Amino acid sequence: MITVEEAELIILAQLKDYGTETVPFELAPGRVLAEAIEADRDLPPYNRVIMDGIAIAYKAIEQGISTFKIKITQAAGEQPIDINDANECIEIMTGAALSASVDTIIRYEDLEIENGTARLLITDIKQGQNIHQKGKDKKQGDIVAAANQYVTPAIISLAASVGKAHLLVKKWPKVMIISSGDELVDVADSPSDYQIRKSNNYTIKAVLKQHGLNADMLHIPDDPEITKQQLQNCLQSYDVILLSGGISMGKFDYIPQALEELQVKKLFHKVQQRPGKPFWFGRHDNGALVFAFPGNPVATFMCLHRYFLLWLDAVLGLPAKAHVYAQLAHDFIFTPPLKYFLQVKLNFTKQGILSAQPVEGNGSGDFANLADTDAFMELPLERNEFKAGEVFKIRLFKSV
Ligand SMILES: Nc1nc2c(c(=O)[nH]1)N[C@H]1C(S)=C(S)[C@@H](COP(=O)(O)OP(=O)(O)OC[C@H]3O[C@@H](n4cnc5c(N)ncnc54)[C@H](O)[C@@H]3O)O[C@H]1N2
Ligand code: MOO
Ligand SMILES: [Mg+2]
Repeated sequence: MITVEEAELIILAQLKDYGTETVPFELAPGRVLAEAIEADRDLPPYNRVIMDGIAIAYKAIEQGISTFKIKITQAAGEQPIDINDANECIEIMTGAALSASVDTIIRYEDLEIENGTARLLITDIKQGQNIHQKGKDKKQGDIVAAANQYVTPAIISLAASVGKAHLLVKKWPKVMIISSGDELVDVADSPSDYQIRKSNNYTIKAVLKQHGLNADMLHIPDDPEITKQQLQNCLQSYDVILLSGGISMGKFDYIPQALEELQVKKLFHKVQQRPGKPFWFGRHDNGALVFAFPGNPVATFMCLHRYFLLWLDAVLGLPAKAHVYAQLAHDFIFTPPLKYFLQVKLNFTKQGILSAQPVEGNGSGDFANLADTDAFMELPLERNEFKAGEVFKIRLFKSV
């Protein structure tokens, strides 16, 4: 059986470019940028006034002038107006472009204005004060947002500012989510005493949606022929198939055999981990990938986050996420020779330490406790005892 790290390497060796598309920039939040955004002109594009007040030439201060005749009032959006004499000033508003004849702004709070004359109430004045210099933030042609990152609201504001009405973004792979099992009924149906409602497939869909990806869903009954037929159809039309259930040792776990009969090469089956030991991963001759997650809800949930989202980030060209570490709040013992993904609830202590409280559950079928869980803590395979205060890597799936 392979280790978690070996499984990760095998999955990350299966990267493919799914192409790019151009979208109106307003529809781009949550997509991944496939191009760098450049400044079409300097930022700011002119010497921008940052306080309402008056604009003067600083040489007037050097000459000892302290009252100024207001030549005109200039609003933001108006063409800059020159003064002709150091005794003059322009009454000017935040956001206005400064003319070359003035270089210093005095705020209204530091002035007394009467009969068209502004008198200074302060003496400490610095040349260039209250001006956001042209090109101070970025020069024309500078990159304001690099490729290979999610389009955030901040990036939307930059795109708008530099006139990028359309953005080139990465295409998502086409993903089909498949549930299987005759014990599963639809959400709107009333299950018999021996049935349950489907949930894993909705969880997967919701997680993908959080990452901007809209996936399709399909349910397959426990029938070998139908299983094979449906899988064959999906392998032709989708880049990735995410299955949950039907891959362990049960008599009706038809998925692995059906996949192999359909020329989906098994790249691994079973990983030294809990939950999720029966995880199956393979690739069809045509390049379609199959992540077949173990049906127990916590196993599906963990494998989706730990493996599929890692693969998705890599496919989209996103930089690897920095590792996050937390301190175990209680002693914990786990003896099987498997890497344990411990469900934990996180909180910051008064000392600013991220503390991880194990969430006591009833195994990987207990999805009720997932709602109380913030992250999985990865406990090293080679150890059995984990002490309170020790620090281990965690994978967040909720923000804290
Ligand atoms: N003899 C052995 N039996 C099992 C082993 C083993 O090593 N030897 N491994 C166990 C582990 S660990 C897991 S995890 C499960 C994986 O089973 P399958 O992937 O075959 O999944 P199913 O048998 O179809 O279902 C398992 C469990 O999950 C529920 N399930 C499935 N799909 C959904 C869904 N879409 N929504 C909600 N719940 C779902 C299903 O009803 C079962 O209760 O195998 C163990 N057995
Ligand atoms: O993978 Mo199973 O989830 O250990 O129950
Ligand atoms: Mg099974």
